[in-house]
Parts: sequence; structure tokens; C-alpha cells
Amino acid sequence: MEGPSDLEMKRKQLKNQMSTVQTRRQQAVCVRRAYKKYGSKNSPYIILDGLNMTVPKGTIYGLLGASGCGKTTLLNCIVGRKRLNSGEIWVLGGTPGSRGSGVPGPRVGYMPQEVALNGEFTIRETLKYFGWLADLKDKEIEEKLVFLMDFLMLPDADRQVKNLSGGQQRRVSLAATLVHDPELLILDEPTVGVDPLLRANIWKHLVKITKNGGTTVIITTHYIDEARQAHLIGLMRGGYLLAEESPERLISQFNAQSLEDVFLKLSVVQNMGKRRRSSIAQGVTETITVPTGVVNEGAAIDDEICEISGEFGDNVSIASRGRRVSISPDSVDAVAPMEIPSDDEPVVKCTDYLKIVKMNHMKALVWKNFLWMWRNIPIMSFIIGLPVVQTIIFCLSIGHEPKGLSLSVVNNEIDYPYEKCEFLPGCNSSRLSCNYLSFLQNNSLNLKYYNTTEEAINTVENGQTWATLVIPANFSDALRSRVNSGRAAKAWDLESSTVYVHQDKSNENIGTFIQRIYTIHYNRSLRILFCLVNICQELEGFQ
Ligand SMILES: Nc1ncnc2c1ncn2[C@@H]1O[C@H](COP(=O)(O)OP(=O)(O)OP(=O)(O)O)[C@@H](O)[C@H]1O
Repeated sequence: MEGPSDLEMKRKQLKNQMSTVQTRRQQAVCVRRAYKKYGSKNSPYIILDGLNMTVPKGTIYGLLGASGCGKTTLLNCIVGRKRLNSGEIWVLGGTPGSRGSGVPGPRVGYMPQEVALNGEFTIRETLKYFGWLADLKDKEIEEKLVFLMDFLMLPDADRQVKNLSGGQQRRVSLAATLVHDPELLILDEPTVGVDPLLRANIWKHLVKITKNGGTTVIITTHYIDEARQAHLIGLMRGGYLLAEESPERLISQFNAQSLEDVFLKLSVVQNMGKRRRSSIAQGVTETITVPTGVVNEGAAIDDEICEISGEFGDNVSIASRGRRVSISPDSVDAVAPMEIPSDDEPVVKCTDYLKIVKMNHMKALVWKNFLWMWRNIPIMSFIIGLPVVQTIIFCLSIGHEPKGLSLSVVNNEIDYPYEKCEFLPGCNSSRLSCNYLSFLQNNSLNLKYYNTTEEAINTVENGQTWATLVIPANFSDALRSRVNSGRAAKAWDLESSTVYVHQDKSNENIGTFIQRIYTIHYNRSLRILFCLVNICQELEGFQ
């Protein structure tokens, strides 16, 4: 635990600090006039009601309060997971969620109350994932793993998180928060259900990492006693901080035995409705005088809301609007000059948008998803299989050529219905029209034969068939002659070898499809016939 001199230092710094925009941005966390409500406009449920909070850098800040008083909500606003309805928050000098603030990001480690880890991961994989997100090297992660496993008394690093007890899972969550040594650690009840020895170790570790001022810790706990090890505690009730002080000072100022007594006394006063600082903590606050040169005089006066942070009783109106606040001269040393982040928002260049995807994030996410898939093969098969099955069903049901379209045929080459129109191969086939029609039939067209052209055309007019094909009486002879004669084909041969078509074009798609089919197969028949004629002629010559 930190020595009393360190505590005294921080106490002075807190007590004497005058709040200006500049000083607020110097704090690890600074919340001003925070107002947060849930529910609708008509029935709002107010959680934070003008809350002020100041967490100096390098301190452990214990946030205490009854269950449901809004601690988690406040922490969520600090890490940028939730937004205030009104008020201001500065975290590490910036606004959470703003570009370049690093919040949320690797500058902050947040351990939520609920375990938010991937159950399929082992402890090692969990720390690796969070380490990669924070851009740590594998070697650094492995070293951290060894330390944290030992420090947090975790079981085998290769155990899956889902197979750990609730308490063990919470400790893995804490380890994930600690793995990258963030500047600001926000721990929401990290010691719940933890062995007293380990709890003491955790506090020891927190004290150690805050000692050099590099790390700040905000911790909520239901064990009020353990909060005595914090440098500062904030007692939260009814949307306000009733007090924000070091535990020893609170106890001594209230002449109480424990922090619980202090909390009780403050709660009683709050219930009496005496919220003004003067009436609540008259006996415990001091006269404060502004040190010349500590804060920019002009800035302090211009700053409309000058507040003293870390005081009792009134979250909103500790503010000294319009009046000079004085801080005792001995505080000059306490307010050490700090580097103030620039007021300007960083300029956003086009190339910055390309940096949205960071390689380490990408690596961690790809790996995480791969592991998840590997460990959930049934779910994965379903996720991958479902679109495949959908695609197959889609392709099977949609995208085919229409089938069973009816065509009426008048084939004057045959004596219908006494003669059947069949495919007759061979050189002397006198039924080339039947060969042609058989190609159409094979293409799933439904051919209906009629005796007269009128009859056939009527079926098209009545919507019973999509087209009528009329084949002339001397089709085969004329076609042969046409093929033999080539360009010198006679007009009679051309006319008699032409199939006449009467088509229903009311549906463009079907019309085009049928046209394509009968044209293609006519050409195909011609080509086959051409070959056949040549072969036949050669055969005749051979004989
Ligand atoms: N999303 C939400 N919608 C409505 N009410 C909410 C929501 N989140 C929290 N609350 C309510 O806000 C109040 C404060 O919740 P919060 O979780 O901040 O309390 P807490 O102090 O962290 O409690 P605990 O110590 O039990 O974790 C609770 O009454 C809770 O029911």
C-alpha cells in the first residue's frame, strides 16, 4: 500500500485544484454536470443528475454506492459505451469516442461487470486476442500470460473459458484488461466472489501500478472496507457523488469509525434535503484560496463554471459562478504543471480513413473468427451450408428453360392422323419434316398435330398453343434439292422447304424462346442433312 506521504500529496493536489477546462483535461477522468436518464421523455428514469467527478492521474479511485445507483452507467459513459444526455466528460485529456483520444482503445482497459469473453477460447487464446488488439508482440503476451496466470491464480492456460467457474471467468476478464498495461484501468467490481487472499493481491497490484503515476485506476466495489486502500473514493447516491475524498480524511472529518459510517451520515444528510455544501459539510471543508500563478487567472475567471473538485455535498453547485475561489498558498506545489493536450481536434486527412482498418485488429479478428468456426463446426456447417443449399434450390427451380410449351403442327408431308410422324434415319428418308419435328419434341416442346392450317392457327388465337408450324407437302424433296443446289436453289425449292410459322408474341420471353428453338433446330436439321447428302452421294459413288 502507498505510504501516507503519497496520499497526502494527492489529497493536497485534489483539495486545492481549481477546475478550469485546462485542469479538467489534465485529469485522468473528469466528469462535469453529468446527466443521464433512461426511459421515455414522459417518464424519465434519472440515473446521473448533475454529477461531478475528478480522478487525478496516478490514483486509485474507488467508486462506491448501493446497487443500482448508476456506477456502471457512469463507467460506461467514461469508456464511451454510452453517451450522457448532457454534461461533459474528459478521459485522458480527450472526449471519449473522439478521433485520436484513444478512448475507447488501448489507452483504456475496461473490465465490465458481466463477463464478455468468448467461451470457446482458452485462457491463453483470450489473452492473445486482447494482446493483439493492443498491438503486443507474441513474446510480450506470453510473458504477461505467465505473470497473470500466477498472479490471478488461474488454472491451466489451455482450459476453455466456458469450462471455468464464474469467479475464474471474472479473473480472466481482469487479466484481459491488465494484459496491455493501459493508462486508465476501469474495473467494475473485479473482486466479487474472489478469495480474500487474492483480493488483497489484486489491491496490492493496483497500488503498485499506480505508484509511479503512469496508471490510473477506477474501481467499483461492494466491499467498502477494501476501498480504504484507494487514494480517493467517490460515494455515489441518487445520481450524485455525496463525497469525493481520501478515505482517511472522510473518516476523520466525519468522526466516523468506518467508511460505511461516513456513507450513512452523508445519506442521512442527503435525505434531509440539505444538499448545499455549506449545510452538509460545513464542519469539514476549509477556506480555499486561489494561488496566484497556479492556474491561468484569465482562464479561471472566463471559465463560466469554476468548480472545486473533490468536495462534499453538492455536485452541481460547488461551482462558484461569478465568485472568486481562493486556494491556500501551500497548494502551489501540489498542482504540478502537466502537459495539456491540444484543444484542437486533430486534422482528418483522407489517408486517415484508410487507416480505419488496423492490421493488428484485422489479425486478431480473423484469428478469433477462425477459431470460433473451428470450434463450432456444426453451426459453421449450417452457416456455410445454408447459402449453398439455397443456391442449389434456386438454380434448380429458377433459370431453366420453360418446358412443356405447346406448339400446333400441320405437317403436310404425312397423312395425319393415319400416319405417324417419326424420325427415320437413312439416305432415302422421305420424312425429313419428321426428323426436324423430333428435334423439337426432344426439346420438351409439346407438339400437337392438326390437319388444317386454320385449325392450328385457331389454337394459337385461343391461347392453347404458342405457335403454329406449317410444313409444306414436298418439304423433304425440296430441302434435299435446296441443299444439293446450294446458291443455285430454285424458288420452288426454297418455298417448299420453308416452314411457315404463326406465333403468339404476347409473352416476349416465351415467344423469343420458341423462336430460338425452332430456328436452331431447322439449321441443325439442314446441317445434318447436308452431311447426310454428302455421305449418301459418296456411298452411291462407291457402290
Ligand atoms: N439500458 C437501461 N435501460 C433502462 N434502465 C437501465 C438501463 N441500464 C441500467 N438501467 C438502470 O439504471 C440503474 C443504474 O444501473 P447501473 O447498472 O448503472 O447500477 P450500478 O450502480 O452499477 O449497480 P450494481 O452495483 O448493482 O452493478 C439501475 O436501476 C438499472 O436498472
